[in-house]
Amino acid sequence: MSKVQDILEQVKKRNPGESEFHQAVEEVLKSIEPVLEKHPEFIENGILERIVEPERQIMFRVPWVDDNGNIHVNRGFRVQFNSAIGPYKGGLRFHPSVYLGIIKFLGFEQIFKNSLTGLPIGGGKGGSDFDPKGKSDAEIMRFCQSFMTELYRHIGPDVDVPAGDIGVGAREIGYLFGQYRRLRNAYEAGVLTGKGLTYGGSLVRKEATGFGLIYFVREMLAANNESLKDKTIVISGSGNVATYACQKAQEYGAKVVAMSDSKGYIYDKDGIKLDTIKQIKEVERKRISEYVKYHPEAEYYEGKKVWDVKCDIALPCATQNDIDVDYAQKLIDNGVIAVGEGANMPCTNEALDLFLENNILVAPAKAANAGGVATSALEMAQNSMRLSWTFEEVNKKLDDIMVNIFKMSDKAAKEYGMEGNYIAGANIAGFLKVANAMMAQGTV
Ligand SMILES: NC(=O)C1=CN([C@@H]2O[C@H](COP(=O)(O)OP(=O)(O)OC[C@H]3O[C@@H](n4cnc5c(N)ncnc54)[C@H](OP(=O)(O)O)[C@@H]3O)[C@@H](O)[C@H]2O)C=CC1
Ligand SMILES: O=C(O)CCC(=O)C(=O)O
Repeated sequence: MSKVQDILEQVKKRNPGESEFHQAVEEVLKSIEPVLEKHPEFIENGILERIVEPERQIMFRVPWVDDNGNIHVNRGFRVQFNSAIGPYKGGLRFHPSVYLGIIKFLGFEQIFKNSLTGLPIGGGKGGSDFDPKGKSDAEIMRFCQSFMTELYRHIGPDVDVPAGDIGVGAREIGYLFGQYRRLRNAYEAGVLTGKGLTYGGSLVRKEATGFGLIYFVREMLAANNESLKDKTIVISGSGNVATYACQKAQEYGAKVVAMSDSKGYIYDKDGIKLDTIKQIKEVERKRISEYVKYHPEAEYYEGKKVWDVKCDIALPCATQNDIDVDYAQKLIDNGVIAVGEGANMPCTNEALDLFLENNILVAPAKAANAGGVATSALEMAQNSMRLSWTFEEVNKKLDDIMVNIFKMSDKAAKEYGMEGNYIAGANIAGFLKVANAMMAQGTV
């Protein structure tokens, strides 16, 4: 049995029932096999055994009271995966599907993503099985306060810096920050990112993941003599990442014809009117089906996935395992040329293999959605300096970071004989930096 196979078996045995975590580990380990052949010292120094085991996993009770006085108990998580190159960094997800395996897959991916940004941030992730949908602002606040009442003792600007993810946006970060500040009796702005602009937030953080995705896709297309101009795009999701990916893609002259939420998708053959999406999702917090009330010429498909729609470029920006092998085949049959992963692990490993076999360009999540966490690190830098950069300054830094991530992924793929396979390239480049740092720091 190869070393990688051996480690995968161990991971499955030690983390039973955590299929998303197994999937994420398998994807990374398989693509770094050529690196291990060239660098047996990584195996000799137990880098693989250590990198798949979180440094610390915290699980806690989150009791809260709803508006009718009923008591609820949710489960909170923070997985501090790897701090070899910087403090743990990664978002918080509030969604009923959250369990330890989801947080572990996200924390594991975050190690390599954060490494690719070139900034000094380690990997971590957290969240809760709390469902923010349908809750009042006061309920959200009480939940966030209870969550932070335990979490605060485990985090800090040089220890672990959470941010948003699914179900956690500016409102939740605000409540979490308020409670942290109160418990610590100190203004440690750099303890959370994605903050509001009046209390230490960075311009462009809101837009960063979506914008960064499009910058990466732009680079990938250019390297393959293509561009975004006049391309038809389909996006899954209509949250933070999806919205700003749509905005930037439209700015580059692409036509986005479909977007979705967990209930269904809308198709607007003339192109999605993004102001309407923002109004429905950011202001009213309603379902995407509302779109057709504003634009009766558009169509709504309940219970269906956007991947039924013909497109040149597919941008999965909702959640994990959104594109399985059947949807991948459908996209290929419909003439897709590129897939840009805005969400974390939105394609199954079989779907990714099928895309590569068919020469479809794939911008892998760890690289393509790294603009969010990179801008979080820029927010931390501004907090440390007690300065704020302009929108243009942050946006330029974000663009430069995404160009660099593309170059690193491209170069690593070429160096290891897998030209055009940016999935392997990103995994290899992300892994090498962390593995070398772990080697230099001894067995810890
Ligand atoms: N925010 C960020 O900066 C970053 C986010 N990501 C990743 O991007 C993805 C989207 O995150 P973000 O935009 O922040 O989250 P949001 O909560 O803002 O939006 C999530 C979107 O995805 C849909 N969605 C969520 N879960 C499901 C599900 N189980 N099935 C179908 N649709 C679903 C939601 O629909 P509905 O409202 O109906 O649930 C919503 O449209 C996630 O994978 C996240 O990990 C990656 C890097 C950074
Ligand atoms: O901004 C951050 O710290 C985290 C973003 C995130 O959760 C992610 O990259 O998946």
